[in-house]
Amino acid sequence: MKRCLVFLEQREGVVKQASIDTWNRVQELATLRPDITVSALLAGPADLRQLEGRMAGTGVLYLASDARFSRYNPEHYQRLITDIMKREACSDLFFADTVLSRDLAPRLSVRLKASLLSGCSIIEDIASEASCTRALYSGSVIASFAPRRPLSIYTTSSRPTHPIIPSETHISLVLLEPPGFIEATLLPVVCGMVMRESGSDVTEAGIIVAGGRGMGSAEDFEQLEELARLLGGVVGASRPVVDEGWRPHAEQIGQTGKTVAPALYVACAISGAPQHLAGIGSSRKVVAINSDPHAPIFDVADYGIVGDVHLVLPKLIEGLQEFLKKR
Ligand SMILES: Cc1cc2nc3c(=O)[nH]c(=O)nc-3n(C[C@H](O)[C@H](O)[C@H](O)COP(=O)(O)OP(=O)(O)OC[C@H]3O[C@@H](n4cnc5c(N)ncnc54)[C@H](O)[C@@H]3O)c2cc1C
Repeated sequence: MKRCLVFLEQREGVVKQASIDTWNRVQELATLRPDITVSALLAGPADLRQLEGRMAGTGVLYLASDARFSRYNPEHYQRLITDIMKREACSDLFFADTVLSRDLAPRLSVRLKASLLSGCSIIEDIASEASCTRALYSGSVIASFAPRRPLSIYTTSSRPTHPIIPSETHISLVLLEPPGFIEATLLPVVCGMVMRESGSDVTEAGIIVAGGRGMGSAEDFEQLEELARLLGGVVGASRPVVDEGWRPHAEQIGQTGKTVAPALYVACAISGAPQHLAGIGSSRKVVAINSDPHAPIFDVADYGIVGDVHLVLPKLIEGLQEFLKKR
């Protein structure tokens, strides 16, 4: 029997979509292997109604609702997760690939003496060799990894491939007592957080409309904002756009920006340099608009429009507005 634990990350009580995607992906894999059970752990107070209809499958949700877990504290989170891993004899621990998990997962791998498979774009299987894949060298190499130790920790942007059927969901809730170790710790704790105005959260978005240097100016991004609004998505950017100061760094996608995994990625006037592609490899569908028919972005696009963004975007927006009016 293989027991998996998925860590559900929350901020201000809102559970990250990337964590829910991770749970749903692990559930999908578990349907292929009856010897796998899946549990989830949510640390901090959160309204569980937000999870209804979004989490698939069968399992146990452990809720550590103590308000002191509402903010990330590496020591507290490590001890909480370690306790549950031991109590439930879990062999595999899953995180969404986020800023928090990039800090927490390596710490846990040392504490638990576990294999760490970080930044997995796809999890193929959790009970075989070559269990996950990851893009290396800005996406020029796709490497397969397999854990070597009895305990494994994955950070992943892997998403489920099938829609959720809420009627097939059976998740029982276990409320955890406030742990004693919080009082006992002498380590520093986070007393407050200052949130900066930093643009949209591209890592959480299901639809991203991204613009590159070919957009021409900061003002030209208004069209992308409108397209993103109509599609229910957010705006992203390539690095030169951020370097020019047209968009905030939080929106930068790629090797030195964010790694995204939307259902739809619309790349407008982006050439498709390897450093940009490194961040969009997990997108389900890529649409590219570029005036250069030989732009490398077309090599990874599912749909391509060869043309000037300043002519194509207004037509796209107009068509979408008409379509939405008729619905
Ligand atoms: C270490 C390192 C890390 C990096 N990290 C990142 C990163 O995280 N993210 C990132 O994006 N880049 C990154 N880069 C930069 C990367 O190499 C590219 O320079 C960058 O991605 C190019 O951005 P772009 O496609 O917007 O611009 P360009 O390469 O200038 O491409 C502009 C595109 O727009 C098209 N175009 C121009 N005008 C129009 C128009 N009117 N209509 C339609 N199409 C038009 C052109 O045909 C062209 O394809 C990194 C580079 C290095 C060395």
